[in-house]
Amino acid sequence: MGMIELAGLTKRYGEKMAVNQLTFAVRPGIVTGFLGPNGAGKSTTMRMMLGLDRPTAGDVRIDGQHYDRLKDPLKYIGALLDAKAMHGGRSAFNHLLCLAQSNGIPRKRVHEVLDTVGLTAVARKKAKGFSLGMGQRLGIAGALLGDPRILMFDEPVNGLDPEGIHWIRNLMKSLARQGRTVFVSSHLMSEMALTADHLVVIGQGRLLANTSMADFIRDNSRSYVRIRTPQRELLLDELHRAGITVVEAGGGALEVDGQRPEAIGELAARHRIVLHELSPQQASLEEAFMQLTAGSVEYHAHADTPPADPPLGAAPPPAPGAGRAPQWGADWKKG
Ligand SMILES: Nc1ncnc2c1ncn2[C@@H]1O[C@H](COP(=O)(O)OP(=O)(O)OP(=O)(O)O)[C@@H](O)[C@H]1O
Repeated sequence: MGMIELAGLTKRYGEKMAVNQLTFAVRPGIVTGFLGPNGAGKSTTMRMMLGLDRPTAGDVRIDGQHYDRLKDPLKYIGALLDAKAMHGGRSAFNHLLCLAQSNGIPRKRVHEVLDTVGLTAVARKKAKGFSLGMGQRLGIAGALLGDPRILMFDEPVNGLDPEGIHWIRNLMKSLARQGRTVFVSSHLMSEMALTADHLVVIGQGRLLANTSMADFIRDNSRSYVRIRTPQRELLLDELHRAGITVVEAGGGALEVDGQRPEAIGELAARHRIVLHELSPQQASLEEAFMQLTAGSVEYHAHADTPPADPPLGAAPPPAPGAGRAPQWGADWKKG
């Protein structure tokens, strides 16, 4: 129960392939993150999943059925797409009551969801006066109203303060723990890393990755040691003699995988080699995501920057070869 299956899902707007042959499944009991840069096609995919947009080709099935064939769709899927659409002249309570009444949901459920999202105290206030965070909570209350097996959230943390973000994260996790299917989109890897158990990545409408979060982290959180020394040749010789593989990392720095900084420092000391830097480093997941989607970002901040370059301030790109684990997603990069 609560399985979503996309098969060859495609949406074309004129010449633009907004969604291109997406095939993947979203399973119950976990949070599945739907990650992609702006314009990747996340919202379009979600709208098709909810039967709000008609696919050009392919289809989406929910427990084997098309959305428009579902009986009581609100009890099957709850979605938060565009929170701003919720704001209106009605009170939060009346907004939810209308939604409940037109879907055969009992009035007491309105009180329950208002309580869940923490809006009970302002339930009689007009929703158009709500802050972004309150509007988001009201949208989520609407999604929860039918007590659905499946929940879908499109960029739910956008524009929220840290407390609101924390609250939404915990809510999604607890919904998944209850056995529900939770599908949430974001353009931030860091956000997904904190929330999602499984990761589906798209770029320019195409599937770039479909992997567990644990595998993604394991494959991408490479740790290494960065070294700077004025006695570069000497150190390279000694590392080589000790059977330690070293990579030139640009800017005069050297990088070593699979060694503790202590070992390198002691080796240098034994040979009286001066070190100017000896620092443990951790490759960021954000970096891995940017590499994965580099070929598919629509608008680059600097058109003259080669797409595979990390932004200023990011760690330098890994040097080719040198016994390093292959960068995750390298195969997916588009030419
Ligand atoms: N109704 C439409 N008509 C024409 N093009 C559209 C339409 N809707 C979306 N697109 C285009 O399809 C592509 C995917 O858009 P979509 O909104 O699904 O991306 P997204 O991943 O949700 O991005 P964002 O995070 O910026 O919302 C974009 O290039 C967008 O301009």
